[in-house]
Amino acid sequence: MTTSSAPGKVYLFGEHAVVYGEPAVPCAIERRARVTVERREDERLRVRANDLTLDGFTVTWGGETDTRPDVDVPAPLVEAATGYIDGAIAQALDAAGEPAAGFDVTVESDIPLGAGLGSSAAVVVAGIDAATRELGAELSSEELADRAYQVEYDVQDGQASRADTFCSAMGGAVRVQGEDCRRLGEVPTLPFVVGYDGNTGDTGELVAGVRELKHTYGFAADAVESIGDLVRAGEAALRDGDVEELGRLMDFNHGLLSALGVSARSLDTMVWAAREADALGAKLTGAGGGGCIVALDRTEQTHTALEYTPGCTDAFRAELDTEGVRVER
Ligand SMILES: Nc1ncnc2c1ncn2[C@@H]1O[C@H](COP(=O)(O)OP(=O)(O)OP(=O)(O)O)[C@@H](O)[C@H]1O
Ligand SMILES: C[C@@](O)(CCO)CC(=O)[O-]
Ligand SMILES: [Mg+2]
Repeated sequence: MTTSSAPGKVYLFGEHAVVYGEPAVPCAIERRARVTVERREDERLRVRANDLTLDGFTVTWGGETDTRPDVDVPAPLVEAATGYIDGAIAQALDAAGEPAAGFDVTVESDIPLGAGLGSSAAVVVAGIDAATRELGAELSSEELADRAYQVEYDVQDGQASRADTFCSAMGGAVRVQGEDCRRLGEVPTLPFVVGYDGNTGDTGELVAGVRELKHTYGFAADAVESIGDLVRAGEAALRDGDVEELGRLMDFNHGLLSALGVSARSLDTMVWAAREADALGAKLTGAGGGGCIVALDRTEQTHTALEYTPGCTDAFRAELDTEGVRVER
């Protein structure tokens, strides 16, 4: 039996535009998905999934006798969850050079699901690591990130960046542009506060929506490029340790994401609550459509304001996690 864990993330800036080759800066946060993998006698997969926002469910599928999942929860939820786990196991089998093997998989996660904090990347990265180790092999963090990206790419219908998976595998603050993925060395202390509306957004659908807008309107394509420009300005601010400037750029980034149609009333409400509480800046994080915002605030004011904001179901401080994927036992 092997357990590995990997962190979720917030985007300081650059989500969505990163899918089209612009740079992005995601930062790993101290909220993890833990995946436990145990080899089975047969070739089936049995998954027990538990999440903050889910009561949990168990599903068994695959093998020679029966390929249909056997479950008691709504089909879309199962398809979503099985896609990531299936992909992670397939990558591990390939990495270990094993043609087939069955596993019992348990997922425990403190990352709200589908909320912009990279739960999918964390589950995939931890899943590949645990399953590969269970098969007696071991991958570098870079190889893990690469294989996890392949899984996100498939599940998101060929529209994914390497940002979430690289960040989850490596930890810390990272910069991703196309295939160029690197960890940022020294970054100033980033006082992240997260607000969560209890909702989810479908990453694949939201990415497809931006792609459509970009094809239809030149100015939507310009907005995507502008996000790239502000990320480059943000990199300079990071080097200078200018946290106030980072905040202003986050505000700008939210405006552009909103123009690209990926915000939501609940996200805008939390962003404005943070701004009115004198946060240095605030924006949605991840795919959007519902889920989380991230603000920068050295004081307790944003946290308190979010706790009293209608529609915000959870507010918490998020510390940068400098550690990426790790084996737990
Ligand atoms: N605890 C979990 N157990 C099983 N599957 C999970 C768990 N957490 C996440 N997942 C998988 O990840 C999917 C959510 O991924 P999605 O990319 O839509 O959102 P996210 O990664 O949380 O946010 P974003 O990509 O915007 O940062 C779920 O539908 C499920 O398939
Ligand atoms: C929206 C997106 O940019 C981030 C989702 O967390 C999609 C991706 O990078 O694959
Ligand atoms: Mg995701």
